[in-house]
Amino acid sequence: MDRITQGRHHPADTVLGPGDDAAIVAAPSRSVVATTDMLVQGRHFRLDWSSPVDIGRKAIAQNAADVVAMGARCTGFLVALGCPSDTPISVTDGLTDGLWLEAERTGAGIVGGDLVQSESLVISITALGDLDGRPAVLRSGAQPGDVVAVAGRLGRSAAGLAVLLAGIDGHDGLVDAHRVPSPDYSRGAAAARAGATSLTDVSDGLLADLGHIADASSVSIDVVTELLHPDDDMRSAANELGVSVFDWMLGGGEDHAFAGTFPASVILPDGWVVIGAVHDGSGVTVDGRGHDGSHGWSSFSV
Ligand SMILES: Nc1ncnc2c1ncn2[C@@H]1O[C@H](COP(=O)(O)OP(=O)(O)O)[C@@H](O)[C@H]1O
Ligand SMILES: Cc1ncc(C[n+]2csc(CCOP(=O)(O)OP(=O)(O)O)c2C)c(N)n1
Ligand SMILES: [Mg+2]
Ligand SMILES: [Mg+2]
Ligand SMILES: [Mg+2]
Repeated sequence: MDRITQGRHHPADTVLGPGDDAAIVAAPSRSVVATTDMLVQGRHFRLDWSSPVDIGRKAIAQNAADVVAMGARCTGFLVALGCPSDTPISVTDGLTDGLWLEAERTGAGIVGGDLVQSESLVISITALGDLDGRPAVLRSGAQPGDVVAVAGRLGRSAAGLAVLLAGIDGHDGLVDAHRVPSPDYSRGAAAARAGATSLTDVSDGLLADLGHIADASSVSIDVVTELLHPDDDMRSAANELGVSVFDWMLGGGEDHAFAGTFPASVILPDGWVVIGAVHDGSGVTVDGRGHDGSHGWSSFSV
């Protein structure tokens, strides 16, 4: 346990870190943003595909993105770890380093957790955040006439996963994007300050996650494929595997890019790019039509 808790620098929101019965985390806004997400070996990661550092980073990124998708910043993380009894120390050390590395990118610390013996590796994180006095940006605020915009790259994680599953060589950048998402954690608060009407992170797939906004806001959302710009390395991997690059961009999860809606009059903050529009109606369309391909990952379908 000492290996997990000792020798780390605790940022300002950590009023009391690990060691007592519970931690104390600052809540300057007097309301706390809270979310939890779990990574399960075999389901969310494989140790032959990802290093322990990668897995630790991904676990934090996935949770931090949900805090940021409320327009908040992260203030602390709680980490519950299940490990087989024969897990090498190098694996738990790597996980801990990865967790801390990504936590530091968010500006928050790991304030506590739990460690149990289990049959496979399971990492469950609870992330806390603060809105710094602003209202949260919910999924329910999109208005007909708004633009739809994203911050971050789409489809690269799904492309990397497809490369790993197919066992083909090369495409290291895509495989890296699958191993460790790289959300820019400043984008959510910037969107909130600019007047975003709704916000989410892309965890399951762009169309699925925009679908949550469309449902919650009682609007329809149209994505314009001409406004999505696939990278050359995604195009070449798609050609090699005989699939459409847009399947990854529209239905691929785990990039943890941010997607949101803004009034058409707003000058978008840095990093945000228009990809579509909000209309009256319901559901999500692509270039004005229903999309036959996958809209995103579904937790219980495979
Ligand atoms: N077991 C659960 N108990 C209570 N709420 C849950 C549970 N699982 C998911 N939720 C809630 O459902 C919503 C959607 O969850 P999820 O699809 O996991 O979101 P995300 O993709 O942003 O992580 C969240 O508000 C989450 O808190
Ligand atoms: C070994 C392996 N197989 C498949 C995937 C693909 N995958 C697993 S979970 C997921 C999407 C998000 O998962 P979920 O548990 O729904 O997370 P949340 O939406 O709660 O963030 C995807 C695309 C993977 N990452 N690793
Ligand atoms: Mg979740
Ligand atoms: Mg989310
Ligand atoms: Mg999900």
